[in-house]
Amino acid sequence: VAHMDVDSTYAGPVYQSGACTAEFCQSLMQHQKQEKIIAKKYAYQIVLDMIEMLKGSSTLVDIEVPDAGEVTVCGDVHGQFYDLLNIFSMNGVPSQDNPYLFNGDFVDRGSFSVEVILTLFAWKLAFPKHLHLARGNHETRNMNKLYGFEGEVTKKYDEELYQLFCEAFCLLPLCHVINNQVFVVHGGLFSKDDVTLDAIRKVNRDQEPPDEGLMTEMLWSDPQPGRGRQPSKRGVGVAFGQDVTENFLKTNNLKMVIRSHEMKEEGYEIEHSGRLVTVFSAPNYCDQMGNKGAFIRLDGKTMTPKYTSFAHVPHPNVRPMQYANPMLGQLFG
Ligand SMILES: O=C(O)c1nn[nH]c1-c1ccccc1
Ligand SMILES: [Mn+2]
Ligand SMILES: [Mn+2]
Repeated sequence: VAHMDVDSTYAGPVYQSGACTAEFCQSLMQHQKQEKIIAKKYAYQIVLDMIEMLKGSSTLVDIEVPDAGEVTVCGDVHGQFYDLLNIFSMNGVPSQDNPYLFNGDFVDRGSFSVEVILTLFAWKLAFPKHLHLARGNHETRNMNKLYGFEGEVTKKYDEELYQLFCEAFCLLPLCHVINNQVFVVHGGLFSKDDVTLDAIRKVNRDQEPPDEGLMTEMLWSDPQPGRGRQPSKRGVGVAFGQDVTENFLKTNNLKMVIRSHEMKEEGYEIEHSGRLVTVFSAPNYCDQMGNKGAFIRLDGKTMTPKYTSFAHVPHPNVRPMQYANPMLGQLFG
């Protein structure tokens, strides 16, 4: 990266490796909002710095929210950069006093995935302990090839930067526990009973998700009404009932599961008699579903969830899946 030059006419934000600030993040968001991209050198540096930071992370990350504090949990963003800016305008930008957890599926589908992921990485570099990121099933090579992120990075920057994003995605945590009470994961729970947090901590996350096992189930599973388990309609992961949620919570002395991975009309849905909540933060998904997005604020003292649903905002005229591989688009329609 040292050998990369920045064009003399470049007037955009200047990233200082190892010294990322809220001011840089604000200027990055404003620059990208105008459909401009930051210099390739800085995009590389942000992702390389993210890789170094995530090497020190873990498969399960414990988050502590002080009694007087709150944390905001967001679900799928899917490249909807202008809706992400709207979340920050409604709920404030990340800071030590305003921590966030984004629960996977940052990219793919929406055609501003590069802007979303560089913004989230920059905020995490600015506030490592107050901006938390979990891996979704769309932070994977297979999905990025099909659903647009690989094409978008390659077009806006280059293939080598995409490979660096893949490295960073493999280092993202797979789940979080907030104040030892709330388990947050992108997909959901397991095909086995009595899975402990320690067993989860031991999972090797630095890989593409295998065909089965705890890692794949955390990224792909879905809750189902009623009890028991069924094979997932997605062909990966498992559909799990309220008894499975209750077994997991009891085994680990937890209060609640928050997960994402499924679109909801109001942006969130309370399931399994309140022991599990789905939160989805991509309103009017794919520019056509008409759904609302939502985020959840949890207070540090009681971990009581407060839900905010929100509508989509206008975005530049670039349709979803603009950068998906056209041949594959015909395959999947
Ligand atoms: O792209 C999505 O809507 C999505 N979000 N999480 N999982 C998916 C998905 C999974 C398999 C096939 C298509 C989409
Ligand atoms: Mn998703
Ligand atoms: Mn998903």
